Amino acid sequence: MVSSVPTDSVHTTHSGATDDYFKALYQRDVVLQVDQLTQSFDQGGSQKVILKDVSLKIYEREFVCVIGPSGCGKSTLGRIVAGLDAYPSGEVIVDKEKVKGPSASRGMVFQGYTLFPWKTVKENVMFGPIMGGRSKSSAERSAREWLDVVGLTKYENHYPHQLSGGMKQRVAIARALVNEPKVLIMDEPFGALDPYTRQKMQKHLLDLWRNIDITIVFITHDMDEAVLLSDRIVVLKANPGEVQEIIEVPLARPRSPDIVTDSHFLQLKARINSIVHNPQPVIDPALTDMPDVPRMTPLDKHKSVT
Ligand SMILES: Nc1ncnc2c1ncn2[C@@H]1O[C@H](COP(=O)(O)OP(=O)(O)OP(=O)(O)O)[C@@H](O)[C@H]1O
Repeated sequence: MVSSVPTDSVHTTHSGATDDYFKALYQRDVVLQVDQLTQSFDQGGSQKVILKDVSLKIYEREFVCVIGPSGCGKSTLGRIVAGLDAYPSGEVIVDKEKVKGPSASRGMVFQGYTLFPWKTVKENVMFGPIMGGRSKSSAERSAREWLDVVGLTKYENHYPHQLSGGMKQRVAIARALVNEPKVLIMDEPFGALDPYTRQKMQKHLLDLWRNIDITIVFITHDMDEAVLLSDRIVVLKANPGEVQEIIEVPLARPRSPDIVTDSHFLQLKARINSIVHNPQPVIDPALTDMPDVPRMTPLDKHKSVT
């Protein structure tokens, strides 16, 4: 069944099981609106269109994942919404204000650990509030509160290099949330973590999201992660990056990581997989001309090469 959601040019599918959940979701205020967004970059002397006419609406307290083939422009979209990159045409509005640069209303967590290595965990989290003009004691109070929420109180005086990958990402999340953003943009935040830590972090993030008034835009390559976390999944196609489909995830919440073996979960994942991997040109220039690798070391006479 196709929903009557105001999705502009996008196609939304629906399951009857969670009609009420989605009806209520679409009654909420739109917190992030992207209209006809186009972005191009200079590549080899000519302008290459990376995102073309991307339009979408994301509602308050929604959890949206963005997936699509490598190079389709997921990070480009995230950076624009975060206000890190300018965009030549279209409009991006967050909390009723046009995005013109970074703002405390938009937090960002990246895959690479972007903590300041010379600051302690607590000082990293205090950074935003202090930059926002808060006093040291007030920033410290908030930092401690958020470190408690992400379970890192005991590590407040540690430096980033003393933490595991999962802990660093918890600090990065606390550092973003301490500014009380309306929207949290997460670009492959768990991509570098081992599967066990990643699963723990996914559960922790869902717990945080359930208990905080925040909208999350989460960029990932991982289908399991997208289906586990999302209310809706925005599938981008490549060359140029356009919204291919927006898919509702009609799975009851709260969800635990065990849901990945549920038959509804598997059906949905298979469907999304087929949409994402629908044959389409590969645009990542690094993937187009993979060279034939010449033999680089002398052949061992005991080894056969096929
Ligand atoms: N500042 C820039 N200048 C030139 N080209 C850029 C710039 N930023 C991104 N690109 C190009 O835009 C395209 C999309 O990049 P982007 O990182 O947004 O894709 P992605 O979907 O996030 O990829 P991946 O899934 O591999 O992380 C790529 O071809 C990339 O090389």
